[in-house]
Amino acid sequence: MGMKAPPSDMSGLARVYRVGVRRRGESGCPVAGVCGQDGGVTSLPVGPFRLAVARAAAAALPLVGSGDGDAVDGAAVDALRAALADAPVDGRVVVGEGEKDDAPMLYLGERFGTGEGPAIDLAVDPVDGTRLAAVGLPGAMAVAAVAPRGAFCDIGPAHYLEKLVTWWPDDSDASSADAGPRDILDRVPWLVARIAATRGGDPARVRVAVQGRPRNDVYADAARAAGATVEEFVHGDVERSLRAAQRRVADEGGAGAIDVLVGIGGAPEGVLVAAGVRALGGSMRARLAPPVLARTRPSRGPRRAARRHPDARRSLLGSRRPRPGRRDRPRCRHPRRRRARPPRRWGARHPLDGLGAADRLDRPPSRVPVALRTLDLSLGFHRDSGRARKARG
Ligand SMILES: O=P(O)(O)OC[C@H]1O[C@](O)(COP(=O)(O)O)[C@@H](O)[C@@H]1O
Repeated sequence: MGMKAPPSDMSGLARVYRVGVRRRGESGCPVAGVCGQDGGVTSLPVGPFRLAVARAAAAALPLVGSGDGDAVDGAAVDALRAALADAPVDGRVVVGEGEKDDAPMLYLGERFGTGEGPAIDLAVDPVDGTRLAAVGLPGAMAVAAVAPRGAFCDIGPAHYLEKLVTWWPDDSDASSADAGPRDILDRVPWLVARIAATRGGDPARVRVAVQGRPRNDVYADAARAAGATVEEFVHGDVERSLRAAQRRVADEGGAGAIDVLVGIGGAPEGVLVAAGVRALGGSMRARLAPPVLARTRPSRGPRRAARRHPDARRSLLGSRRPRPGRRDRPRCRHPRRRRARPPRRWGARHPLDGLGAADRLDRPPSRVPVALRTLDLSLGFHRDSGRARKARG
């Protein structure tokens, strides 16, 4: 496979390293996660993880633009695994990303390190935005977060998460009269109005990023109806979420600024983002989404835009895995039969509404104890409620 020169903008990959070392936020926790379960700060050896993530990014770099996503992922995973082998910890991988994508990965439960030293858990995505990197587009990053054993939220079998990330503080647990709606979808116009008020009342100056998937159309519509500028993207919600979490970036305005990221995206990525939000500041709400929402192709907007990009034609746009048996099914060429197939719509106000109980990992958003889950994730700690565990089975 022919190799292309890496694009000049490698800021996505480089940023990985900075995320791993940054110290900010009220309790001064680095992303590498040294918060104890009680919220106190314990000391973990952060250096080896910083190095491992930097090595993963460096190993993937020569393959950027190669068109081979598996090679990008594979190189990053190998480098990460080799670098972690000597870490002076008793390490365990608790959040990976490969299962969702059938990609080269560090597997869940994989142990690493010398076995001596503190017991720690690792959440990792060797490359988020593999296909972006494969076709030489910016926005991909290697990212990892570590925390003491048992501290991360247990996402169980979930692949998808409904999430909202913003630099706007979330006061919903305070007794503030203006805490805003708890529901993620309802919160979009509320946030747009609040942020717009700080910018001369012009909602068009509020930028909302939504991953372009049919399941996310409802969030994009809500943001547009509120007057916000919507940026639809194809891949890489970690990088965009971390941008949305940082007020400084939002205040800079310009093309890179994002105020809010909202929609249903990867659950492992969501845990990593939660750790990032914890360290960088900002706020996050999230709720597990049912697997029935998985594997939808990019919605028409970004797909059309991406088609215009010569490198993006195939690798970026196809669904990650063909649905079982799909290719074997004979294609219907009869025009009337084709027309008769109704367009796939969720039909309800919210993509999680109207699903059968068996598909659901959660209750409809209006009745769900959102704050509980939100708190679990935004702290990056495992504080699963009995109700949540029951809902997951
Ligand atoms: O493409 P899907 O199945 O809708 O999943 C969304 C997830 O995929 C990504 O776009 C890319 O993930 P990977 O490149 O790590 O496979 C994530 O940023 C996002 O959370």
